[in-house]
Amino acid sequence: MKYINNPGLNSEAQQKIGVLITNLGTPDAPSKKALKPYLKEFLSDPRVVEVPRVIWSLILNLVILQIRPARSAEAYQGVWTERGSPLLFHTEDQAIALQHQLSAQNIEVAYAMRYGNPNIESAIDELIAKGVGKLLVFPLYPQYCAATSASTFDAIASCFQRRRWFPELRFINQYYQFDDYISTLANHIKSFWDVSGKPQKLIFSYHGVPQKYVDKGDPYQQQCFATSERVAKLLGLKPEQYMSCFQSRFGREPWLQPYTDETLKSLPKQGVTSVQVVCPGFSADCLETIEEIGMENRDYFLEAGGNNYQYIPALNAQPEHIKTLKKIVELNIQGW
Ligand SMILES: C=CC1=C(C)c2cc3[nH]c(cc4nc(cc5[nH]c(cc1n2)c(C)c5CCC(=O)O)C(CCC(=O)O)=C4C)c(C)c3C=C
Ligand SMILES: [Fe+2]
Ligand SMILES: [Fe+2]
Repeated sequence: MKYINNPGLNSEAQQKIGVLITNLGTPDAPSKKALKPYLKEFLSDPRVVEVPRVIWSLILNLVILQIRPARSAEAYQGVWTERGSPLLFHTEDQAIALQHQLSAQNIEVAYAMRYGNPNIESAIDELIAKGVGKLLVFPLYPQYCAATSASTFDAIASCFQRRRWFPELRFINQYYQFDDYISTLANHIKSFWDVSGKPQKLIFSYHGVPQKYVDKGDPYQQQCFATSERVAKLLGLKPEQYMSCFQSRFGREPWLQPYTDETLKSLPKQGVTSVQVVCPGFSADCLETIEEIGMENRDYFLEAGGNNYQYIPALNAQPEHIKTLKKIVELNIQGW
């Protein structure tokens, strides 16, 4: 085995603390050509699809990657901006704002995507070249899920597996339990109500995962429910005034339920015609919130007889969110 030396490494000088914020990833462009390698990298991750590799490789290459890139490219075209993918520019804005908050403590902040660009390896090189010897990895997933959090851990581990030297490491598994995250969400929803009024029902929608992952011990669903409960309590909502559901189903097996789309299609028949949807599991707006919740599910609800549907945006780079992220960083670098 030949181990790589870190570019720019001077082990005596590696005194700084670095914070690497990460999110899932996004294609480089909203085109079929860019979607194919992005989806291939994402869906080849065994943390994401737990199907025996030989079988999955056949399904992925012969079926999914023949159909999905064109369909997904069309969806991405509907959310693409002058600054590119929303997930990417919101993450960049979060990193800039967090850097601003942490500069006085001589902390370096960088950002990376688990899949696609900017990748984890290059962000780590950048931090090491700036003198970072203590690295806090902060995936912006409030709820732990093996498909996201553990997958990010795998990418970090694989990066250092090939290197002679690596910095001291800490990793934030989840932060749904952090009081300020809950109060920031509740304040954000209250501010939305100040402008738009209260809905008949507040829908907490989280990205789904296959039910079997939770059955095998993934704490994700329990952490999603705990998030909704605490936010609803701060908002003074009664049980009939809110519910939690799961979106973005992929494939044919059962995913966590209730499904967001089916719920929104059925609510008007039950007399619920005014809803607001909030997605606490998404720290930044992205395809899954802007297009799936903001557009596709709105249509389902209105077509089913609903008459008032609003999507409450993610926390993105809002000042209160950045302050919360800063506090989480400070808590996790204690003793460094
Ligand atoms: C927030 C947590 C997320 C979990 C948990 C998660 C699990 C998960 N996702 C897929 C498949 C796809 N997800 C896609 C997009 C996507 N997913 C998340 C977050 C979680 N995914 C985000 C933030 C995004 C948006 C990325 C963006 O560029 O805006 C996609 C790609 C889009 C599409 O083709 O529909 C797929 C595919 C699985 C299979 C899974 C759990 C096992
Ligand atoms: Fe996803
Ligand atoms: Fe989706």
